[in-house]
Amino acid sequence: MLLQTRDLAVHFGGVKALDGVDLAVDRGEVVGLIGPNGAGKTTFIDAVTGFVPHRGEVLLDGVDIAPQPAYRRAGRGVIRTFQQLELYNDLSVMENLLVSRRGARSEHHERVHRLLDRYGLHEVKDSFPEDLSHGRQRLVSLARALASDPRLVLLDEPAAGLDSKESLGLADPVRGLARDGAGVLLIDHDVDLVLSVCDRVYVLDFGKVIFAGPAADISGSDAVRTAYLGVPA
Ligand SMILES: Nc1ncnc2c1ncn2[C@@H]1O[C@H](COP(=O)(O)OP(=O)(O)OP(=O)(O)O)[C@@H](O)[C@H]1O
Repeated sequence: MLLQTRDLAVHFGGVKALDGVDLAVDRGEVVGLIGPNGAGKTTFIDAVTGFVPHRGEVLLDGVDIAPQPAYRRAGRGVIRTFQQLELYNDLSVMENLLVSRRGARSEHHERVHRLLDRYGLHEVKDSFPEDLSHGRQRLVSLARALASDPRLVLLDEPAAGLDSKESLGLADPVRGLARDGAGVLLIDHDVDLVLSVCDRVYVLDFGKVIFAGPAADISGSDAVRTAYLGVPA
């Protein structure tokens, strides 16, 4: 298994943002993580990437990386995106992709050009992010995450701010990450996107996993319905 967390826990004072989370993502797989506001989804990404102190194990290919700081985890190919677009606005689209190198320079250049082609960004490679539509900026952000040749990609609301058509346009690029051999964890409030892209889904509520299984089974879960609607089915 590429990623496996065991009993992962994060407390902020008295708030149990994560409370004993066991979650797994294999390579070539897109796994969804959904849940109501404040359920702990972003905190999960923060913990796996080393952005927040936590308890429990974070196994990457069986090795516990929990003792390692964020930069070492990134160096092992654990890459995240942020809810806010963290693009470098003074760099062109191509430069944004070139700066996230992991590995040999020539391979990286080839990879960046492949990504520009694949995501229809070649024609804007010399533009600055601010001059692009929000949808295109999201693609640049995804492509930049890919450019570093990640083993595990953690996507935090890549469809935020997109309309439903643009949002479903992310489905292919996200699946492309998995086809390239990475493991992908996708957080998004667009449940249609998550269910259409993901092989398996976890649902968090108050820091605990309340559902884990195939996306198709989610609509039958009373626990999920109660978490989202606040009332028993
Ligand atoms: N730095 C922090 N300090 C204190 N409490 C925090 C901090 N970050 C998150 N929390 C709390 O931890 C819980 C989980 O928050 P988190 O942002 O992980 O939820 P989320 O599922 O990503 O929510 P959303 O869907 O709204 O982005 C919430 O109760 C939140 O208020």
